[in-house]
Amino acid sequence: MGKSGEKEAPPTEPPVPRDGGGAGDGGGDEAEDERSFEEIGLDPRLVRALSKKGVEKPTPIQQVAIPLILEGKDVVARAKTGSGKTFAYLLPLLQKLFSSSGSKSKVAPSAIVLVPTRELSQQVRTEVLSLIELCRVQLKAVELTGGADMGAALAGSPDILVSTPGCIRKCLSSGVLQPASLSDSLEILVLDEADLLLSYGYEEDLRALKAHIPRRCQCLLMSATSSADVEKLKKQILHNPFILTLPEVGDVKDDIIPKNVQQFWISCAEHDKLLHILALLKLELVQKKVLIFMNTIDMGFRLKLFLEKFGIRSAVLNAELPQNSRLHMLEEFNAGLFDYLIATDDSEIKEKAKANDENQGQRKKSRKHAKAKLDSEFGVVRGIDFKNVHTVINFEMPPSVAGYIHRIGRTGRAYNTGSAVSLVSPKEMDILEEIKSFLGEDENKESNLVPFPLLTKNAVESLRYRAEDVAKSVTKVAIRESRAQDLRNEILNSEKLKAHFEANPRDLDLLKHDKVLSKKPPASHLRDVPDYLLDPKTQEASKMVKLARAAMGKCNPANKQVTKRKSRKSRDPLKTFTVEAPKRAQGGGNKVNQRDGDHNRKSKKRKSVD
Ligand SMILES: Nc1ncnc2c1ncn2[C@@H]1O[C@H](COP(=O)(O)OP(=O)(O)OP(=O)(O)O)[C@@H](O)[C@H]1O
Repeated sequence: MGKSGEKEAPPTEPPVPRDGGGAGDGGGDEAEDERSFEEIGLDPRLVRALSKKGVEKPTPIQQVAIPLILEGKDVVARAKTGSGKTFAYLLPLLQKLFSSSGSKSKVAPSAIVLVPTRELSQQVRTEVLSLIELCRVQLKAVELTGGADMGAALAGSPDILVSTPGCIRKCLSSGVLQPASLSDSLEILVLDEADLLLSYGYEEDLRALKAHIPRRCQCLLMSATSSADVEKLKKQILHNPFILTLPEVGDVKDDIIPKNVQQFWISCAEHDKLLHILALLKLELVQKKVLIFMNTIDMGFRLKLFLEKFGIRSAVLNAELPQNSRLHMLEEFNAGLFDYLIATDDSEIKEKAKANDENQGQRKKSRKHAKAKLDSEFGVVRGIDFKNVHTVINFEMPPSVAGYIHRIGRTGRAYNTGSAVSLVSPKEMDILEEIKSFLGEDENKESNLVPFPLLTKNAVESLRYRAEDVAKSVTKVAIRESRAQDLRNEILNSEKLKAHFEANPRDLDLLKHDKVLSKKPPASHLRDVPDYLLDPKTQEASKMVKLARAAMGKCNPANKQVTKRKSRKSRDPLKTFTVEAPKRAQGGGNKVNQRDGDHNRKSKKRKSVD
């Protein structure tokens, strides 16, 4: 493990969930199998803080990772997107610092969390700050962003540093962070979204940092996928770690398909996509909040302007915007200040689409390709925890299966459920077929990706005239002007945001990003859909969606999930994964049966945590 005094110790028994007596598939009472945060050894202050956040019970990756980390083990956690990896490392990290804080005067941080992007760095720091505040403990966490103020950020000796490897290296080489002090103080290093760290070009930076990581430092590596990059990092930085992983390495599908997401598609002509999305949103046939994916920024603004005319406000999140604006937009959306976010990642997607077209034949042959591509796609949204997104809409299909999986993984996170609706034009049928085949559809098997049942032809046609009329008014010039105007606004705002947030880090409601860009307000006949336009089936569907929303507001998402999870017990990757004990301890990196805790006897055996 790299921690002095532990090297020769016998392997610590991994945490053993209470045995419900079943074999792990079907039948047994799940409640009995699940351990609470208290039972896995979490500090009561953290348990109370989580409860205030509505988090009542640990996800499976947390059940296993937290006790191991508390014991000081190096851990590699590979769990699918949305499975709760952030708390899996953050909670024990904080708990360890609770007891060590104030023990000696340090000039460098005790814990460093490395992430690949600034968005993620801010997301993690916000989570840390909120836990510290709720626990009422004296810990200081800062985010290093690489600007001229790095020295100021490090003044006052923060306990926790969240940053990218590039920034840390800059600090070390400029002397803002003294290498010797770091070696002296560092107790925990986390590599979050590790699968992206190398693909984002941080290899050199990590190598530079490695020289200053003391041997006793506990290292944790979190990743949504297993890849050659993750393996490389594991070998470079960690020491004989416990490996917590999802079912069957190589079983690509089980590994990455979000199981809490119902998947639908709607067939429509390319030129009817605006009409269809209008029907979905205006007739309230999908649950809010909604994240809409496009392949180009222009198309994103086209949709924004189009929806505005019908009184539907949205914001366009894209790589072109200044970073402060992007971060603030994400915060506002997460805080529920607006319901519709359009996300684009155009240049990257275009390039990949081109490459994909060229490789299409090859791609069909290899499903593994999809998994490999997960690592490099969707930089703007990858790893971002969009809170409470109930629906993901693919206005345009992504160029690859991997892109699709990433997009739909923005909903149905942790114990929540969600839906994904894809608008598919004839020329996108190929990718739809590819996705279906990846999901495992064949003649004998029920499909996971089915036609959307709530949108009738009548409902669509009732809006056609208005939609086509408005769509014509959203010209290329209007799009270009709006896009430029939005960018100008955001650049101006970005400076204000920076200054303001330095002074008021918790203030969200400063500048709205879903502001109307068109010069005229929406006409009232477009804003309100008269009842006579709606057929009874659509009215019924809309009512159902509203009722479901009301019900969701009332019930605890964690409780709600219990029923659902029972029926999926054997397949749910949130519930089933393996633990591989350190090689020395286990005699060769064997997987551990967690259910009966008998990891010495039953090596190399898959287990069910529940
Ligand atoms: N035990 C829990 N109960 C309920 N919600 C939880 C729990 N743990 C985490 N969450 C919530 O689930 C969401 C997803 O968690 P998180 O971002 O940690 O997932 P992740 O595994 O890191 O995903 P990704 O790989 O996409 O970054 C977050 O909003 C988080 O607050």
